[in-house]
Amino acid sequence: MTAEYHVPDTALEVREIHKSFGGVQALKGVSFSILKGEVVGLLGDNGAGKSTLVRCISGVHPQDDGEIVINGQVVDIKSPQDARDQGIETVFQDLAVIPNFDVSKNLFLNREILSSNPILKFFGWLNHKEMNRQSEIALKRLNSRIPSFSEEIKNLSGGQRQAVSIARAVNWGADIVIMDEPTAALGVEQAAQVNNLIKLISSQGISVLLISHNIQHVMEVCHRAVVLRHGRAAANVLIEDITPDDLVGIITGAKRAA
Ligand SMILES: Nc1ncnc2c1ncn2[C@@H]1O[C@H](COP(=O)(O)OP(=O)(O)OP(=O)(O)O)[C@@H](O)[C@H]1O
Repeated sequence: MTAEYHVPDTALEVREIHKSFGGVQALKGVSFSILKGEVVGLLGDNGAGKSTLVRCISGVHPQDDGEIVINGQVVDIKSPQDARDQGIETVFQDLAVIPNFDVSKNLFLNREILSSNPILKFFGWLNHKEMNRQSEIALKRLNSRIPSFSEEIKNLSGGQRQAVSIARAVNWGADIVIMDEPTAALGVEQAAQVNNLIKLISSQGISVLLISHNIQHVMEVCHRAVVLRHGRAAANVLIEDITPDDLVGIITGAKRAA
């Protein structure tokens, strides 16, 4: 793991998060924190509670009990908009992109810039020029290999679509980006590009919580790993202090964290 990232402060802390669905206790008191600019891998076997935890933090399924703390303040996240207002953007597996829209329109999805002409604005006309200008800046910031902001999403590769979703999150001023298996459906080269993008946004001070089943990717991009098992945090370890085999052992329950 490259250790050059600057990680001075806590960006997000979750304290004793509990969440049940009927009789199923998906989270039984999970606590951990993420430093600014830190990439934390959220690992665990199927059903361990990863998606539920991410949904709590991103406001999709507010927790039953426990606290979410941003920059030292306890915050009330009851909806995805609340999470966004706190600087948390989530890139879900479906990416929530519209294939027939170009990159620019997807970057501004639900946050379109309206025309500055009051009459055109009244009729909902968009200010494409400004949206394109800002899209170009957003893509440049991420050294994006996307050919053009006017390219339709359906013509992009899986890795490029992932990059658009990440750019959208970053473009909206996210301090914390949550990613759900961003490389799961990608080939080797595209996955490497997404991993480089994760390292880049981390180096820009953005924190990343990364759900992944890919131990190699976790070892490559994460500073730390939090392993969930049966709704509890079974380990919270620095990547430099653990081997891939031990990490897998903790995920499967064959090993205990030191
Ligand atoms: N909406 C829901 N209704 C009922 N039970 C749920 C719901 N969402 C999750 N669960 C249950 O909560 C537990 C944790 O599920 P969760 O999806 O968070 O695990 P996960 O670690 O993300 O698994 P995977 O890696 O398979 O996606 C499981 O027992 C699951 O069946």
